[in-house]
Amino acid sequence: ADFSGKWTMKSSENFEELLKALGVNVFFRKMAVAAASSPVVEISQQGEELSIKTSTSVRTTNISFTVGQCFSETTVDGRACTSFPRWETDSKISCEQTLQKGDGPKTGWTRELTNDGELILTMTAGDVVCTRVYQKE
Ligand SMILES: C=C1C2=C(C[C@@]1(C)C/C=C/C(C)=C/C(=O)O)C(C)(C)CCC2
Repeated sequence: ADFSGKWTMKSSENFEELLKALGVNVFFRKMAVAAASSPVVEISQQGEELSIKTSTSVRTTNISFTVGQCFSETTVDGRACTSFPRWETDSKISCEQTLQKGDGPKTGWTRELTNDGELILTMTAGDVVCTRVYQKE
């Protein structure tokens, strides 16, 4: 599957619940919910290598990784972690995260291309799953 393209978000659920599960205080939760309500995601993929730029008014994150290889990133609440992305299906990447220090709920994300060309991002913290659907611009 090729995730390349420019994506805008069509729907989001449980995003604030995700941040709450991670212990983000209400001030930063409200800021994040507002900022993350209209993200722009640009993905370039070359085979197993992906670069994902997620732009919001408050913070822009860039990650680059090779599926099957660990890399360093931050959890959605900004804590350094080691991530291990792997193909769960030929159109879905699952990534488990391990905090580099400290502890907290188990976190991870998945990104999946659907048959009708949408991109589904899930972010997990413990038993809370946030689901965000993107469509190609
Ligand atoms: C703006 C964000 C802010 C935070 C996280 C982030 C980065 C949330 C955005 C997530 C997106 C846009 C995910 C996606 O849809 O890929 C913090 C909690 C540190 C608080 C400051 C504002």
